[in-house]
Amino acid sequence: MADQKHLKKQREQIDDIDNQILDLLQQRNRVVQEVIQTKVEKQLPVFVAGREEEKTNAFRKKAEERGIDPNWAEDFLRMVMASSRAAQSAKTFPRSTKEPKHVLYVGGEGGMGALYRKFTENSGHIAYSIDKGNWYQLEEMAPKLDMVIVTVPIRVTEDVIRRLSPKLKPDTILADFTSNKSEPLKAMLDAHSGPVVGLHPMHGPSVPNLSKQLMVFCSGRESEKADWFKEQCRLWGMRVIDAEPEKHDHVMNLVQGLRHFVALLHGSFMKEYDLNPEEMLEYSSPIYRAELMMTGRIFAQDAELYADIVFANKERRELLLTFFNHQKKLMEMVEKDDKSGFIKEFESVTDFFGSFASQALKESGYLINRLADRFS
Ligand SMILES: O=C(O)C(=O)C[C@]1(C(=O)O)C=C[C@@H](O)C=C1
Repeated sequence: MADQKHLKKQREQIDDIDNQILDLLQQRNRVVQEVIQTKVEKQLPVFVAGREEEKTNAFRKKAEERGIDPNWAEDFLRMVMASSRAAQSAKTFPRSTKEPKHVLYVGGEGGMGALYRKFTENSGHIAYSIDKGNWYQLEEMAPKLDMVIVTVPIRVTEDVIRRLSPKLKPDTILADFTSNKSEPLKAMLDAHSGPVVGLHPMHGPSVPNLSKQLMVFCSGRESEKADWFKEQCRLWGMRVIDAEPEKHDHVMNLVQGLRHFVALLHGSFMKEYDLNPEEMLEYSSPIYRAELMMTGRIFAQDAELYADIVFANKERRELLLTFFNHQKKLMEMVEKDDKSGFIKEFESVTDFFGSFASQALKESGYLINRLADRFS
């Protein structure tokens, strides 16, 4: 009984300390609100990588001095800073230009269009939206437009570009958000005589905000005219990388085409095997759970969207066929019970991956531990 009483007291002390942590976080949030005001006034970005790294290193050191695990302390601080960036992304944003820009999102009611329209407006620019239902308003909007961003499904992107472009002023910047770049860029250059850039926001429409997200930027023609948009992306907290369209597409064929198809293969085979995911979860180790979630998340989304991505172009389909041919070679090992062949292939991939393999082990370990802690 005395022990119980003792524990009760200790727990009260812990509750008290936890409440103090919350009070301090609340105090921090108030300062963050002031920071965003300063950033809007001074046109400074939401995400400042250098400052976050400096803070993290110092925090790790201070944690260690206090006998607190520095890895845990880093996680904690990073979560606090992510929440700070989310708070700074909730309403007003700094704007990259003195005067507001007029930006039209074609497909502005879709997921990505609606998301970027919101951020554009929250930065004090003027955003317009055109979809199937109000195409007729384009002519009225066109004389005002500084930039037009086409964000429609891949399979209609080029048609929309051709239909839209004759209505634009020659100095309007024409851009697209499609996940492959060479073909839309070519269509835009053919259809529009003014500035052209190809963009690829490397995230889906459900992200809570844009900080730390990646925007790929491919120059088409007079792309320096879109520098203000690049800067605006940075102010939203994004990382912007310049890319060659062909190189981008070559990588994307593997990242998007193959990766999504393999997810379909995994899901479809589970169905064939008639083992439902809930049953599997019961027996899943954290790593298998993580893999299952990566497959499962695809099927929470739109089949048409994925079909568009996987079958985006001939190169992607050819890559998939090459992949299946490659699989046949590996299948032979299975048929012939060729264990040494498996080991040989495995080791050659290990050599190919080099030091990346140990980085992958470290990063995936982190992910799996977090997932296990939170959901198992
Ligand atoms: O120092 C800033 O610029 C902030 O906005 C604050 C803060 C933080 O919460 O500590 C948040 C976002 C930045 O990436 C860096 C640090």
